[in-house]
Amino acid sequence: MTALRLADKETAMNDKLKPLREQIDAIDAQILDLLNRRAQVAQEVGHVKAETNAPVFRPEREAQVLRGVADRNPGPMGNAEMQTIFREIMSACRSLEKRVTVAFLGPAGTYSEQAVYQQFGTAVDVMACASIDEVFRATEAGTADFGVVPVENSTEGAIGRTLDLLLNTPLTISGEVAIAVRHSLLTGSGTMDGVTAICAHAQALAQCQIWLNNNYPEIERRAVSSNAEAARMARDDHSVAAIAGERAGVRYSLGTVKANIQDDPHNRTRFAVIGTLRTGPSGIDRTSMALAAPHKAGSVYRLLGSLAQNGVSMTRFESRPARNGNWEYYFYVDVEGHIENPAVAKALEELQGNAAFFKVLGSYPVSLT
Ligand SMILES: O=C(O)C(=O)C[C@]1(C(=O)O)C=C[C@@H](O)C=C1
Repeated sequence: MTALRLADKETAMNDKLKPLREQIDAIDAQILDLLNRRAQVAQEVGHVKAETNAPVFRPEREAQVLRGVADRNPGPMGNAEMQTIFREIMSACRSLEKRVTVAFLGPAGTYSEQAVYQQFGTAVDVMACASIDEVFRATEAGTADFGVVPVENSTEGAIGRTLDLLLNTPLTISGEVAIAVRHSLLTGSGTMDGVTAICAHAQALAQCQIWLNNNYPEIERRAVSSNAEAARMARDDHSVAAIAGERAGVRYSLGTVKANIQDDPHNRTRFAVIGTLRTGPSGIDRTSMALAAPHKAGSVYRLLGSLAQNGVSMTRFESRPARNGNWEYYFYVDVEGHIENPAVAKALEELQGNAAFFKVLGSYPVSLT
């Protein structure tokens, strides 16, 4: 009797589902058709660009498309989900024009890899490099079209090696991408049974310090070369737990003991996309520069005065020792606006006149996230 009633209920449900699924099938057919029409137009764009050898990847255009999607989105689908879908659509269309190769700080499964996909979508060829230096080298040599390198973390501060290398590279910053850093405690079994060491990159251990002190104060913490390496170790050795992103957990088939264990819930890392491409204005842009002040009283004040006088807002100011033993510093400054914006151009020209060293690192669209 009960079984019968259940079967009746299922039939009734299927009767209701059938027309709805037919609607979905019809919409999918339209989406399929529209996507291929879009792809054909992108192919035409590719041919036009090929005539003049113009760059295929246009971060300013992609940023405008994605911002437009969020602006026009009536819902119920959320803006972030809609942007993820459109990023993939553009990635697939772009790969019909030309597939780009992107170098990043490996191994696979790191936040750097996540940043690559967040910026370029998944229709790209990725090249995992062993160090930040190697990402620069591969991009400078043209082995990769672009490189993605970490610039700063919201809790741990600047990534010094990236700042040092930006100073001398012929490459520019063509784009930026910010990602939320969410650390999970991962093991082969999904439990802490038999675990004698918690492994992660030193920065991740630092970012989860309070949580670890509160929950596993007695377990040894061991710094390793990357979180992805820790995840690989946890897969091969069940006495090891790893702190890494969920992406690494999936890659190495690990179970989650606890997700989101970072002490700062707003922990974010900003990455720079480096390449030879000078990105055009997108409407909401940032310009990064490196400079040194002459050894004179008030020189930093004068330098920054050029920004204020031209109404240009500074969003970041970072100093780094020049490493010549003279207590001299390089300053890394980010301002709102593109270098083609007249106020920004004027401010930078004045600034350059007052600086002992000056280099524009790049103008690029502000990260969507
Ligand atoms: O508008 C272009 O230049 C295109 O190549 C098209 C397109 C897109 O699919 O919308 C693809 C790649 C570019 O990075 C930007 C946008």
